[in-house]
Amino acid sequence: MSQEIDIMNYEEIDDIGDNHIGDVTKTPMRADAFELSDAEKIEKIQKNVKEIMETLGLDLTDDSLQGTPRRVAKAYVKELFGGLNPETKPKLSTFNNSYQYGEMLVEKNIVVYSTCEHHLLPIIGRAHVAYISKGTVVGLSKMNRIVDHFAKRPQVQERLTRQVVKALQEALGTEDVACIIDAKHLCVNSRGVKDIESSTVTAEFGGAFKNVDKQKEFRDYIKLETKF
Ligand SMILES: Nc1nc2c(ncn2[C@@H]2O[C@H](COP(=O)(O)OP(=O)(O)OP(=O)(O)O)[C@@H](O)[C@H]2O)c(=O)[nH]1
Ligand SMILES: [Zn+2]
Repeated sequence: MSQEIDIMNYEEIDDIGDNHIGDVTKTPMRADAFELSDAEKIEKIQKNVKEIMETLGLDLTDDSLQGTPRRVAKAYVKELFGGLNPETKPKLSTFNNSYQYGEMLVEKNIVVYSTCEHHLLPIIGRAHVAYISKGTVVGLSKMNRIVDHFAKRPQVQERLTRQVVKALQEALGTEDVACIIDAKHLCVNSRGVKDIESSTVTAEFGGAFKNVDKQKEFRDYIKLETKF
Protein backbone atom coordinates (compact mmCIF):
# COMPACT_ATOMS: atom_id res chain seq x y z
CA MET A 1 0.00 0.00 0.00
CA SER A 2 2.63 2.51 1.06
CA GLN A 3 4.52 1.81 -2.19
CA GLU A 4 1.60 3.19 -4.18
CA ILE A 5 1.32 6.42 -2.28
CA ASP A 6 2.58 9.42 -4.16
CA ILE A 7 5.02 10.81 -1.63
CA MET A 8 5.34 14.56 -1.93
CA ASN A 9 8.82 15.99 -2.06
CA TYR A 10 9.44 16.69 1.59
CA GLU A 11 11.08 20.00 0.84
CA GLU A 12 7.82 21.27 -0.61
CA ILE A 13 6.09 20.99 2.72
CA ASP A 14 9.07 21.29 5.00
CA ASP A 15 7.80 24.61 6.27
CA ILE A 16 4.62 22.91 7.41
CA GLY A 17 6.91 20.31 8.86
CA ASP A 18 5.17 17.00 8.53
CA ASN A 19 6.45 14.77 5.80
CA HIS A 20 8.79 12.17 7.21
CA ILE A 21 10.83 11.42 4.10
CA GLY A 22 14.36 12.60 4.77
CA ASP A 23 13.68 13.47 8.40
CA VAL A 24 13.19 10.68 10.90
CA THR A 25 11.79 13.05 13.52
CA LYS A 26 8.74 13.81 11.39
CA THR A 27 5.41 12.09 11.83
CA PRO A 28 4.85 9.56 9.03
CA MET A 29 2.17 11.22 6.93
CA ARG A 30 0.81 10.37 3.50
CA ALA A 31 1.09 12.88 0.69
CA ASP A 32 -2.70 13.04 0.46
CA ALA A 33 -3.09 13.73 4.19
CA PHE A 34 -4.75 17.09 3.70
CA GLU A 35 -6.86 16.47 0.64
CA LEU A 36 -9.99 16.02 2.75
CA SER A 37 -11.29 18.94 4.79
CA ASP A 38 -11.75 18.50 8.55
CA ALA A 39 -15.51 18.27 8.00
CA GLU A 40 -15.04 15.51 5.42
CA LYS A 41 -12.69 13.63 7.76
CA ILE A 42 -15.19 13.86 10.61
CA GLU A 43 -17.95 12.53 8.33
CA LYS A 44 -15.81 9.57 7.25
CA ILE A 45 -14.44 8.69 10.71
CA GLN A 46 -17.93 8.92 12.18
CA LYS A 47 -19.07 6.11 9.86
CA ASN A 48 -16.03 4.01 10.80
CA VAL A 49 -16.60 4.44 14.54
CA LYS A 50 -20.27 3.57 14.10
CA GLU A 51 -19.21 0.36 12.36
CA ILE A 52 -16.79 -0.52 15.19
CA MET A 53 -19.50 0.03 17.79
CA GLU A 54 -22.07 -1.96 15.86
CA THR A 55 -19.55 -4.76 15.36
CA LEU A 56 -19.16 -4.84 19.13
CA GLY A 57 -22.91 -5.36 19.32
CA LEU A 58 -23.80 -1.97 20.75
CA ASP A 59 -27.26 -0.55 20.06
CA LEU A 60 -26.70 2.84 18.50
CA THR A 61 -30.34 3.78 18.78
CA ASP A 62 -29.73 4.10 22.53
CA ASP A 63 -29.97 7.70 23.61
CA SER A 64 -26.54 7.69 25.27
CA LEU A 65 -24.73 5.96 22.40
CA GLN A 66 -26.21 7.56 19.31
CA GLY A 67 -24.00 10.63 19.38
CA THR A 68 -20.79 8.73 20.13
CA PRO A 69 -19.51 8.15 16.57
CA ARG A 70 -19.69 11.87 15.83
CA ARG A 71 -18.19 12.81 19.22
CA VAL A 72 -15.25 10.46 18.67
CA ALA A 73 -14.71 11.67 15.10
CA LYS A 74 -14.71 15.31 16.20
CA ALA A 75 -12.38 14.57 19.10
CA TYR A 76 -9.95 12.75 16.77
CA VAL A 77 -9.84 15.41 14.07
CA LYS A 78 -10.10 18.57 16.15
CA GLU A 79 -8.59 17.62 19.48
CA LEU A 80 -6.65 14.39 20.08
CA PHE A 81 -5.06 14.39 16.61
CA GLY A 82 -5.48 18.09 15.81
CA GLY A 83 -1.69 18.48 15.82
CA LEU A 84 -1.45 16.49 12.57
CA ASN A 85 -2.76 19.56 10.79
CA PRO A 86 0.19 21.87 10.18
CA GLU A 87 -2.14 24.85 10.37
CA THR A 88 -2.47 24.23 14.10
CA LYS A 89 1.27 24.59 14.69
CA PRO A 90 1.70 27.51 17.11
CA LYS A 91 3.66 30.49 15.96
CA LEU A 92 6.70 30.63 18.19
CA SER A 93 7.14 34.36 18.83
CA THR A 94 10.75 35.17 19.58
CA PHE A 95 12.40 38.27 20.97
CA ASN A 96 15.90 39.65 21.24
CA ASN A 97 17.75 38.62 24.34
CA SER A 98 18.38 42.32 25.00
CA TYR A 99 18.96 41.64 28.70
CA GLN A 100 21.71 39.14 27.78
CA TYR A 101 20.39 36.36 30.02
CA GLY A 102 23.08 33.74 29.60
CA GLU A 103 22.04 30.79 31.75
CA MET A 104 19.62 28.03 30.83
CA LEU A 105 15.91 28.70 31.00
CA VAL A 106 13.76 25.78 32.08
CA GLU A 107 10.03 25.45 31.49
CA LYS A 108 9.12 22.52 33.70
CA ASN A 109 6.09 20.40 34.50
CA ILE A 110 4.38 21.02 31.16
CA VAL A 111 1.35 18.76 31.06
CA VAL A 112 1.42 16.17 28.28
CA TYR A 113 -1.75 14.53 27.03
CA SER A 114 -0.95 12.47 23.99
CA THR A 115 -2.01 9.24 22.31
CA CYS A 116 0.08 6.13 21.77
CA GLU A 117 0.21 5.37 18.06
CA HIS A 118 0.34 1.61 18.63
CA HIS A 119 -2.90 1.27 20.58
CA LEU A 120 -4.52 4.72 20.30
CA LEU A 121 -4.61 4.88 24.09
CA PRO A 122 -3.65 7.92 26.20
CA ILE A 123 -0.16 8.94 27.19
CA ILE A 124 -0.25 11.21 30.24
CA GLY A 125 2.80 12.92 31.67
CA ARG A 126 5.02 15.93 32.09
CA ALA A 127 7.54 17.52 29.79
CA HIS A 128 10.44 19.68 30.87
CA VAL A 129 12.08 21.91 28.29
CA ALA A 130 15.32 23.89 28.56
CA TYR A 131 17.33 26.11 26.28
CA ILE A 132 20.30 28.44 26.36
CA SER A 133 19.82 31.57 24.30
CA LYS A 134 22.12 32.47 21.43
CA GLY A 135 20.65 35.97 21.16
CA THR A 136 17.00 34.99 20.79
CA VAL A 137 14.44 34.14 23.45
CA VAL A 138 11.05 32.53 23.00
CA GLY A 139 7.82 33.37 24.81
CA LEU A 140 7.42 31.02 27.77
CA SER A 141 3.94 29.85 26.81
CA LYS A 142 5.19 28.86 23.37
CA MET A 143 7.12 25.99 24.92
CA ASN A 144 3.91 24.66 26.48
CA ARG A 145 2.09 25.21 23.19
CA ILE A 146 4.68 23.39 21.08
CA VAL A 147 4.65 20.39 23.45
CA ASP A 148 0.88 20.26 23.20
CA HIS A 149 0.95 20.64 19.42
CA PHE A 150 3.14 17.59 18.88
CA ALA A 151 1.36 15.69 21.68
CA LYS A 152 -1.88 16.02 19.75
CA ARG A 153 -0.85 13.34 17.29
CA PRO A 154 -0.61 9.57 17.41
CA GLN A 155 2.82 9.36 19.01
CA VAL A 156 5.70 7.38 20.34
CA GLN A 157 7.30 9.21 23.21
CA GLU A 158 10.74 9.18 21.60
CA ARG A 159 9.51 11.03 18.52
CA LEU A 160 7.47 13.51 20.56
CA THR A 161 10.58 14.38 22.59
CA ARG A 162 12.68 14.92 19.48
CA GLN A 163 10.00 16.95 17.67
CA VAL A 164 9.75 19.39 20.58
CA VAL A 165 13.51 19.92 20.63
CA LYS A 166 13.78 20.32 16.86
CA ALA A 167 10.97 22.88 16.66
CA LEU A 168 12.56 24.98 19.40
CA GLN A 169 16.03 24.69 17.89
CA GLU A 170 14.63 26.03 14.62
CA ALA A 171 12.75 28.87 16.32
CA LEU A 172 15.67 29.88 18.54
CA GLY A 173 18.47 29.40 16.02
CA THR A 174 20.52 27.27 18.40
CA GLU A 175 21.24 23.61 19.02
CA ASP A 176 21.23 24.24 22.77
CA VAL A 177 17.78 22.87 23.53
CA ALA A 178 16.78 19.89 25.68
CA CYS A 179 13.59 18.08 26.61
CA ILE A 180 12.82 15.38 29.16
CA ILE A 181 9.42 13.69 29.21
CA ASP A 182 8.14 11.40 31.95
CA ALA A 183 4.83 9.82 31.00
CA LYS A 184 2.47 6.98 31.71
CA HIS A 185 1.22 4.97 28.77
CA LEU A 186 -2.23 3.56 29.39
CA CYS A 187 -1.44 0.76 26.96
CA VAL A 188 1.08 -0.40 29.56
CA ASN A 189 -0.89 0.62 32.66
CA SER A 190 -4.48 -0.35 31.89
CA ARG A 191 -4.18 -3.27 29.46
CA GLY A 192 -1.55 -5.75 28.30
CA VAL A 193 1.05 -6.02 31.04
CA LYS A 194 -1.18 -3.83 33.30
CA ASP A 195 1.68 -2.32 35.25
CA ILE A 196 0.06 0.68 36.88
CA GLU A 197 3.28 1.89 38.50
CA SER A 198 5.68 2.20 35.58
CA SER A 199 6.28 5.31 33.55
CA THR A 200 8.56 6.09 30.62
CA VAL A 201 11.32 8.70 30.61
CA THR A 202 12.77 10.02 27.36
CA ALA A 203 15.30 12.77 26.80
CA GLU A 204 16.80 14.70 23.92
CA PHE A 205 19.88 16.78 24.60
CA GLY A 206 21.02 19.13 21.85
CA GLY A 207 24.21 21.18 21.61
CA ALA A 208 25.50 22.33 25.02
CA PHE A 209 23.16 19.85 26.72
CA LYS A 210 25.30 16.98 25.50
CA ASN A 211 27.58 18.01 28.36
CA VAL A 212 26.71 15.94 31.45
CA ASP A 213 27.12 18.93 33.79
CA LYS A 214 24.47 20.81 31.80
CA GLN A 215 22.22 17.76 31.95
CA LYS A 216 22.68 17.62 35.71
CA GLU A 217 21.89 21.33 36.06
CA PHE A 218 18.72 20.81 33.99
CA ARG A 219 17.68 17.83 36.11
CA ASP A 220 18.37 19.75 39.33
CA TYR A 221 16.05 22.56 38.20
CA ILE A 222 13.32 20.02 37.40
CA LYS A 223 13.67 18.55 40.89
CA LEU A 224 13.33 21.96 42.57
CA GLU A 225 10.15 21.98 44.57
CA THR A 226 7.76 24.72 43.50
CA LYS A 227 6.33 26.38 46.62
CA PHE A 228 4.11 29.32 45.71
N1 LIG B 1 9.16 2.52 22.05
C1 LIG B 1 7.90 2.81 22.35
N2 LIG B 1 7.02 1.81 22.50
C2 LIG B 1 5.76 2.16 22.83
C3 LIG B 1 5.33 3.47 23.05
N3 LIG B 1 4.01 3.44 23.38
C4 LIG B 1 3.66 2.14 23.39
N4 LIG B 1 4.70 1.34 23.07
C5 LIG B 1 4.84 -0.10 22.98
O1 LIG B 1 4.51 -0.56 21.70
C6 LIG B 1 4.57 -1.98 21.80
C7 LIG B 1 3.69 -2.61 20.77
O2 LIG B 1 4.02 -3.98 20.85
P1 LIG B 1 3.16 -5.18 20.24
O3 LIG B 1 3.75 -6.45 20.75
O4 LIG B 1 3.05 -5.01 18.77
O5 LIG B 1 1.71 -4.92 20.83
P2 LIG B 1 0.93 -5.70 21.97
O6 LIG B 1 0.79 -7.14 21.62
O7 LIG B 1 -0.34 -4.95 22.23
O8 LIG B 1 1.93 -5.57 23.20
P3 LIG B 1 1.67 -5.52 24.78
O9 LIG B 1 1.45 -4.08 25.13
O10 LIG B 1 2.94 -6.05 25.38
O11 LIG B 1 0.47 -6.36 25.07
C8 LIG B 1 4.20 -2.30 23.24
O12 LIG B 1 5.30 -2.92 23.85
C9 LIG B 1 3.96 -0.92 23.86
O13 LIG B 1 4.33 -0.87 25.22
C10 LIG B 1 6.29 4.50 22.87
O14 LIG B 1 6.01 5.70 23.02
N5 LIG B 1 7.54 4.12 22.53
ZN1 LIG C 1 0.45 1.77 23.19
